[in-house]
Amino acid sequence: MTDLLRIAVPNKGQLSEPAVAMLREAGYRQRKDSRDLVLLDPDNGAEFFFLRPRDIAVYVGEGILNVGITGRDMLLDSGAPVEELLPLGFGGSTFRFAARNGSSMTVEDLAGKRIATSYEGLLTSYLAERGIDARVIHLDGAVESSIQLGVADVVADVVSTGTTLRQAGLEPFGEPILVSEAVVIRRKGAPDDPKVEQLLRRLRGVLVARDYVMMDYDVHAERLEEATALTPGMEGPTVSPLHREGWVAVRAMVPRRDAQRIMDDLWEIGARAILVTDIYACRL
Ligand SMILES: Nc1ncnc2c1ncn2[C@@H]1O[C@H](COP(=O)(O)OP(=O)(O)OP(=O)(O)O)[C@@H](O)[C@H]1O
Ligand SMILES: O=P(O)(O)OC[C@H]1O[C@H](OP(=O)(O)OP(=O)(O)O)[C@H](O)[C@@H]1O
Ligand SMILES: [Mg+2]
Repeated sequence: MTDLLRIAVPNKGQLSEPAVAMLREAGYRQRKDSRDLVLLDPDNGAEFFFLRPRDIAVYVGEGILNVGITGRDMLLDSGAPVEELLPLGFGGSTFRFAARNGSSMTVEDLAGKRIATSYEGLLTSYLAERGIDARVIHLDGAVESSIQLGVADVVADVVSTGTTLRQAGLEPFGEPILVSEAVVIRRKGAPDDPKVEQLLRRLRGVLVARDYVMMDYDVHAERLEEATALTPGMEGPTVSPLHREGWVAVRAMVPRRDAQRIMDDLWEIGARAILVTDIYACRL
């Protein structure tokens, strides 16, 4: 049992469901009851610990758990000795300053202001790096209300769609302090571990299966160069002979978002029987 990979997964919040969905797609057993705190997956040599996203960097930094999934903003805020291994493409957000609509604040106006945030570590290091002397007010959540309620002049908070800011009558200003998404983390300087490598390969496989589709088509051999320029694939497309004089069959992975345009372009150069299928799983 000692060589199980111990993985921290957010138990609540914005990252919890997408993290669980991704692990499930990668073939791991996942909890069915959102109150489960630990889940053993002996077939895959893994044990999952469901923890608050904010605490995950602490457990991983202490070396208690091998790897974890959390937000880049949370890992930097924690100051824990952890490093990012793989961005996961969900939980995307920016960490930004905001103030009342029409206040036309800039970063130069921050000195002497009260700034409310749940990410005190991120904010204080930003201010310290720029030598800005401001008062940091730590709040646990719903930070956007603090200006209306008179406890702060400015907020530094997570912005995704911007809806929460708008509803609170606030507008962002300045460049984003940080661009964040969900990431896999491990303790800084941890030795290479084949079990971690296997987890990352599985997760990369999920990312590719989400972002790419498989495209098959038939084309006249004379147009093959043009066709393969449209579908270069990962390491070059597979080209097989067709039981029809002068024609070949081609198979290549293409980015999902470009699939329809590529099909149109292939049609224009005479390709036919163009098929697109989902990739269920892969290792590249
Ligand atoms: N609206 C959002 N869209 C996408 N990602 C978000 C959003 N809000 C937060 N995040 C990201 O999700 C991660 C965890 O934030 P979350 O809000 O779930 O935790 P929390 O605020 O500690 O928990 P809770 O909101 O349950 O108190 C952070 O990395 C953050 O950047
Ligand atoms: O830009 P938006 O799409 O509106 O999303 C951003 C909001 O989402 C998160 O709030 P959450 O629901 O986690 O509540 P919290 O403030 O209590 O953390 C975050 O803290 C922002 O308030
Ligand atoms: Mg939140």
